[in-house]
Amino acid sequence: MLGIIGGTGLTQLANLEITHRQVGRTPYGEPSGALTFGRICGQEVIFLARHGYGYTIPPHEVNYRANLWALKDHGVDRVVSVATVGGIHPGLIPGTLVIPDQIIDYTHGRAATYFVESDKPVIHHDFTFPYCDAMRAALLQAAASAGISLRDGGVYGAVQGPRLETAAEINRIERDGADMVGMTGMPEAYLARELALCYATVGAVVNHAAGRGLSVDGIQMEKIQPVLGEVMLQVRHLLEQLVTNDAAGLCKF
Ligand SMILES: CSC[C@H]1O[C@H](OP(=O)(O)O)[C@H](O)[C@@H]1O
Ligand code: HPA
Repeated sequence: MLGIIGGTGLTQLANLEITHRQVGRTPYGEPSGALTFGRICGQEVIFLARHGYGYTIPPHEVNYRANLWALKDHGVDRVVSVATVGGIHPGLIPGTLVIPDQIIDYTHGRAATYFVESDKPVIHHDFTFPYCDAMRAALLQAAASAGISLRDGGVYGAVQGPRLETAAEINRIERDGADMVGMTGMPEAYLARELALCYATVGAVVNHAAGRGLSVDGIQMEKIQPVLGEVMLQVRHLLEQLVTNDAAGLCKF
């Protein structure tokens, strides 16, 4: 079953016919909220709002382990994560949708593995390609079917937050090779790998990263809001096409 993790601007899915909600308890504590079970275009999905349904949990306090564990525990085997990002690459202007293919992790102090010291033997998971190819391909196919323009590939720089970056930090992150910046991409993607979930991210560019674009007064949430509204409409449409293609057997998971 498909699990959808919604981020900023996607605390609920307007096109989800809700059947029920269930609190998902896990050995790692409480997820960000109850799991929302429902159907999109007749297909069963589970939705979870990463920052809570009231948008109360900041990125560094999200219980990423509990979120992914709860989804898996309820039958999810593939996950679309929706994440808003700041655009660094000149092609990633506000309003763009992008399917990243790589990650650089700048986060720290987050619970970033299910393994504990007493686990023997020590396991090192391959993470060369951090996103699931099949899910990336399914998202790109859905965009093509629905006529939604979507950029294929890009490096997601995962920062700690909750503050936004300085212009110099963005310059450094760009030199490192990142094309976009967000605060939630890690450890979410890696934990999905440990749980063998087929996971990919839809990045929604909602602002120019700090010091980029024409803005002289920095990054203002009031300016982000209208872009968020527009871009999340596209995301909902994309998700509808994704589940429709999945039901028609067009996705090779
Ligand atoms: C300027 S909004 C910052 C906030 O939005 C992103 O959240 P998400 O990835 O869940 O959409 C970013 O990572 C920050 O948490
Ligand atoms: O500019 C940003 N930086 C970090 N996270 C973000 N999430 C949306 N925009 C941004």
